[in-house]
Amino acid sequence: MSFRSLSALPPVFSSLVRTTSIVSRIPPLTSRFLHSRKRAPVIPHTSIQIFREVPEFRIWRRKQLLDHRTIGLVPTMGALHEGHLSLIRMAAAENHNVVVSVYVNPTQFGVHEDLDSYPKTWEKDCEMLKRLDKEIAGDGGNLGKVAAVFAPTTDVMYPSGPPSQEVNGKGSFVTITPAGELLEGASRPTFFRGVATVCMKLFNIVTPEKVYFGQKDVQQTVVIRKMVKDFCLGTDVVVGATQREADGLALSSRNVYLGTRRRKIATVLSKALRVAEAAYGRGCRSRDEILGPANELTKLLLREQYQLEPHERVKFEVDYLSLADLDTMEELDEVDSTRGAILSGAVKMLPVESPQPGEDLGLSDGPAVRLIDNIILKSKQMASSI
Ligand SMILES: Nc1ncnc2c1ncn2[C@@H]1O[C@H](COP(=O)(O)OP(=O)(O)OP(=O)(O)O)[C@@H](O)[C@H]1O
Ligand SMILES: CC(C)(CO)[C@@H](O)C(=O)[O-]
Ligand code: BAL
Repeated sequence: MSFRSLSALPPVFSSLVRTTSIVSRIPPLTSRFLHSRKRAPVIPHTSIQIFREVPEFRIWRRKQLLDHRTIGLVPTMGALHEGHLSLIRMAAAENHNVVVSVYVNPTQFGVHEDLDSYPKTWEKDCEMLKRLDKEIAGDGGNLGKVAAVFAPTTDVMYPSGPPSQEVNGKGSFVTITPAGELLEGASRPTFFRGVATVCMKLFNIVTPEKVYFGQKDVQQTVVIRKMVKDFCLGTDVVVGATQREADGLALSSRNVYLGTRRRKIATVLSKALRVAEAAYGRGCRSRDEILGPANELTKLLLREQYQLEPHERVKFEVDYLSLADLDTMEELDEVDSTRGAILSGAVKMLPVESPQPGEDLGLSDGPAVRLIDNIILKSKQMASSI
């Protein structure tokens, strides 16, 4: 694709293309890349192209624009599971081309967090994308397909050099406050700075019409919506429902750290959120009435664990249970039922005591695992529109 083909378009059409806001967001291509004809590698036996560099991706992106093909971006850190696939399905239903980014972003990991051990399952991810693309093609209801994976290196994403993970680190960062300082941001002070920064980069590179995020990371969706609004980014943020295991545990790439013993108790958070939701359903509106039963349940479940022998039990710490505003994530004393609210929580599952010979401790010998989850308390209008 070259500028020649753009100028070869009929005048009305080409001026239409030129005035589209996305065109102005795609930087001009240099002649080196205009003349490059090399096609990106693909996931074997698929047409899903793999891009690792920005210029090659932009050539492909420009062609999609000129062909009037819309792009839906699903940002991920890989280690794909059904939660990711559900977002990709949504994106394929609403866009011609889905781009899945796979990048474990260092700046959202605190210095003592699990950047080095974060699960990396590239081959399996490619296999899952291949199967999903077949499924999408076989389902007549879809507009699009999985067209590309953008899997850059850190040199590509942070061209000025390795980024700082320190709280006071210098660098080109996007910060969204106060939303990014509360709850998850209070426990992980560099987390939302890293997320907003990498998402700003991904949005600038991919220039998607729509971006897809999971409800499981609800505060992330609040931060990203705010970033899109406040930086006047021309993309729509779509949020997909949380996918769960049969017992209610929210799917998460980090669940592989749990191992068998902790996995059984890991439902503590989803159970606590459900009892709080039930209180709201019974007409409770105050913070104490809604969060009280959830706090009681976590205490009861922990007491049960302490009655077991060290080699059987699981210890956990509740970081927070929150009742917060839908747009700002600020804590509420009372839910306005014409608005609804976000119930959310975080629980740290501690490494098991007295591991037994041959016990499945989980990936990397089962470090502490932070679980997060949430439920939206629906407003009367939301409830009646379902
Ligand atoms: N259970 C889920 N249901 C729906 N979306 C999900 C689920 N889990 C993750 N996502 C979404 O997938 C996207 C990519 O998330 P990510 O790659 O970090 O996976 P993750 O499972 O959240 O990993 P982690 O365990 O590191 O939090 C995010 O928008 C996230 O909200
Ligand atoms: C959005 C994201 C891919 C940014 O690295 C990450 O925070 C995630 O996977 O939720
Ligand atoms: N899904 C959120 C990514 C993280 O916890 O780093």
